[in-house]
Amino acid sequence: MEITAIDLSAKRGEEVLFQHLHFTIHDRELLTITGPNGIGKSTLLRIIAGFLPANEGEVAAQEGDQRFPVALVSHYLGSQNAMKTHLTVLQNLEFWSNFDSAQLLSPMEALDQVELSGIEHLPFGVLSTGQKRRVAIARLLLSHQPLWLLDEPTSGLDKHASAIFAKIMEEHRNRSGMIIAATHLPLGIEENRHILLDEYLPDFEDS
Ligand SMILES: Nc1ncnc2c1ncn2[C@@H]1O[C@H](COP(=O)(O)OP(=O)(O)OP(=O)(O)O)[C@@H](O)[C@H]1O
Repeated sequence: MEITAIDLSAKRGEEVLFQHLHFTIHDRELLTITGPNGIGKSTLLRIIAGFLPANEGEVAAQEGDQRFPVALVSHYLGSQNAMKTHLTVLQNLEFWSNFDSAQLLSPMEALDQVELSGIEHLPFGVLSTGQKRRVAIARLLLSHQPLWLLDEPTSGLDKHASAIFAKIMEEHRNRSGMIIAATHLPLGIEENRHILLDEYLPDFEDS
């Protein structure tokens, strides 16, 4: 499988954030996106995920001759953790596990992977910032999707948790997985491609 973006451009309101962005990634590859605050990294991830329309251009997944929306083959980990605060950790993960029929790990197995076994009966809302992020990462392991779209995935993680997550990302790549991550911090695994979003600012006459 590959993910291809052709001549992508994004607008927020009347402002063009970036334009003429092209990339392709293949199985087992990590693409990182960097750039200063507000340049459009989260916007780009949301366009790739299909949550926002591109201003111009297109992005799609491709397998052989078939092209299809990225949403069908991806997990999206946004800046928010996508968990209900009043439900327990286990109830939240069970919800997500039922949401997608293709099973990879059970909620308890996924929690074990992020070294959080034992807190499954706590309401999500009482967890520390780093624990919340680890539960959100556990969600990625409930079902296999070829592409992980990650927005600042290590935000709030300490050194040990970041190392656990690096191992989880490597295992995903070993299952032929792909990763596109917006990040200010090194992810601790080798990247294959890198987009510096500053290089795609609009030309003055186009803005
Ligand atoms: N819903 C929205 N409506 C209008 N403008 C928005 C909206 N969401 C974001 N923006 C603007 O779009 C621009 C890009 O935001 P985005 O969140 O994509 O940046 P970013 O590169 O991810 O920033 P950061 O590094 O701070 O997370 C910013 O100027 C932001 O204020």
